Amino acid sequence: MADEGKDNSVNPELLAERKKATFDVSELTTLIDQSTDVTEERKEVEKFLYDDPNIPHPFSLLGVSSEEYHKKVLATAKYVEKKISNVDLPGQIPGGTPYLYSSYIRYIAAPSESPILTHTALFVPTVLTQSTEEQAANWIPLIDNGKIIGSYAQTELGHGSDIKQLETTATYDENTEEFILHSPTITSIKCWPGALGRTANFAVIMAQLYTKGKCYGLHMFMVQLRDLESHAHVSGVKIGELGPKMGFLGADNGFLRLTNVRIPRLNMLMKHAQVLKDGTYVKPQHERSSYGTMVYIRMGVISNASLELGQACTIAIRYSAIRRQGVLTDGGSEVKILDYQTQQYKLFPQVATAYAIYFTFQKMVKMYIETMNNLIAEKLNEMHVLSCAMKAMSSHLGATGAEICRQACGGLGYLHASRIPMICALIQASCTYEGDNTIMKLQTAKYLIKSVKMMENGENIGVTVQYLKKKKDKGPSTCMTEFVNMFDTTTANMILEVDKKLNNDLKSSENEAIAWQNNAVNLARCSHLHAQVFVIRSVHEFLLNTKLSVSLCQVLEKLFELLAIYWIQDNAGEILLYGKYSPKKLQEINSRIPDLLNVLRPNIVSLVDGFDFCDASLQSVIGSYDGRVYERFYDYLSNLPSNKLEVIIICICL
Ligand SMILES: Cc1cc2nc3c(=O)[nH]c(=O)nc-3n(C[C@H](O)[C@H](O)[C@H](O)COP(=O)(O)OP(=O)(O)OC[C@H]3O[C@@H](n4cnc5c(N)ncnc54)[C@H](O)[C@@H]3O)c2cc1C
Repeated sequence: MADEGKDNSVNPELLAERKKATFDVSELTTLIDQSTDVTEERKEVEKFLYDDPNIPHPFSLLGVSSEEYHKKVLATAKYVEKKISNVDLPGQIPGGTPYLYSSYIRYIAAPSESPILTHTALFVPTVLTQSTEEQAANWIPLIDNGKIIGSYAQTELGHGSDIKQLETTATYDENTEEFILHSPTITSIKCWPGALGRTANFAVIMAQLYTKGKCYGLHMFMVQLRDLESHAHVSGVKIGELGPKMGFLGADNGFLRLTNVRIPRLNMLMKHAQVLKDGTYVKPQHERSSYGTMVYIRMGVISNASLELGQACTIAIRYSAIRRQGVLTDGGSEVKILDYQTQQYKLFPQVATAYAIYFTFQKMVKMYIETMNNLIAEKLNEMHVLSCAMKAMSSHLGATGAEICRQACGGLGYLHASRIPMICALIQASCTYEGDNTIMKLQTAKYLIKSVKMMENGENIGVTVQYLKKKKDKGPSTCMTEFVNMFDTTTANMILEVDKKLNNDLKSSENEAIAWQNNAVNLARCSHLHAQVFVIRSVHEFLLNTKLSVSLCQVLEKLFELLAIYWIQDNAGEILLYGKYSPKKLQEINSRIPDLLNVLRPNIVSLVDGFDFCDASLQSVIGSYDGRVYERFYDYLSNLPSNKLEVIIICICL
């Protein structure tokens, strides 16, 4: 059962916590799902998937060999795909693949560890958005019926962040009307693509296109790697897996070396750029035609970071509501660790971060749909930059937040059985993949500096950088407007200062890149603040514009006030230096923390319940809905395969 023991045998400590809540949890869940219908549909999908004994319990995978792990998670992933494709579930795209942004994707059986994650999240969207209709008609049926399982191969051993330097070549041969794909050096070996190690039989490969002796830069090619029936390597393909890594145990990341592999001309993804039969290159109409796909994929990272952080918070808060440690008075009863102010200040801001980023993500989805419907170059560029800044900030805060949750659970948080180490490993990886966070921030900074120039020239600037016009704080009216102003003015002034320094350096440096280098730390910091401004503004607007009951609105207001203060503390240096706020002002703001923690304390268990993660999705012995931490932990120990052996063989040999 998904929520075993949900209605009975709940630990009385948690029952009491839930009774203290001042708002209706289901209203909060509806905000995430966006309608009660979706909540119902999601629950249907959960029941459909998790009440199935053919889906193995994750603990049965602990400690198995990498081959066995891959075999089991692949079998499960295929089973789930097949099961989904046989019924008409809501929120699907063709082929039974759950739509990336459907509100219940987070509940689908351990997707981030599936060898076909890259297929679903990268390969399929790329094929769908970068192919011509004719190409899609060829490939999509094979993808739909599970014949083609794909990887997305961009990164090489020698280059990841600086993709312009990728070395893999795709050279057009007019005589045979084929491209020849080749990895000319060891550093050109594709390295990291998911599903490549053992699973994929096709990959979208990013390679430098050569035709008529001229290089036209990076383009995408659909390349078969393994036989569709026997799974044998295609001639010229050397392929394998990367070995043990921190997380993504089942994701099957691999390497690939291509030696003069020939593919038909029409295997170049030609929706935008094309190579004609005679080798003539036709450039894309829009230079940034693949931005839409990149934005879409990065938004997936943002939503995952917030929901995975939400999972870590759910586990840590429930555990902290049960766990007792230490006494405050001689002979007094042991204290719930959730009642320690330090524990609250570790965890409550993480709950706030998870909700704030998720609600901001929902706003971004609307902006994205609008942008894609009206394809205006500047808007697409702004959306692209926003997705870079938000991706970097969300994955960074998700990773640091999950680590805080891990430490908040003491020793048990370090065990895989708590699930938090795996959550940490998953979010940490997202700081690197889909664009290393530093690179994302530096890209964002370029846009910020360009916006300053545009503003100075009297040109219109994007909606996400309007705060640049606000060098002075106009004064508070409510707590949240005060914080929005504080972030606006601090960020605007910091960007203007960095721009000034950059301009001076540009005049004195031998080249532009060196001037940017001299300011890179501050430029990256501006990007982080730019994303935080967007989130603080978004949650403020969310509270103003969403129809909420008074009771929920009051709790969310306090939650986001706490978040703003937490971020103000984090940016105190910039706020004093660039925002020109006084230390006294910061002191006054900090003094509000204890009151906020007290107001949130009775609601915090219900706040994490609001995410509505079912036990089967949390996969945690210490974080389940019923709060039976110690009983479940003892069961887990008793059922560990190694503990079932009466005598450990190795001990007899010693
Ligand atoms: C779990 C996981 C899954 C992945 N899946 C895929 C996949 O499916 N397909 C795929 O193609 N790739 C995949 N990747 C690869 C990933 O996209 C790259 O690792 C990433 O782009 C970083 O490139 P790199 O590893 O070469 O690091 P590098 O680019 O070498 O970066 C190393 C360090 O140098 C810094 N640095 C680099 N350049 C600069 C600069 N100009 N200025 C300042 N600092 C700089 C970076 O910030 C970083 O700290 C995956 C990676 C991981 C971890």
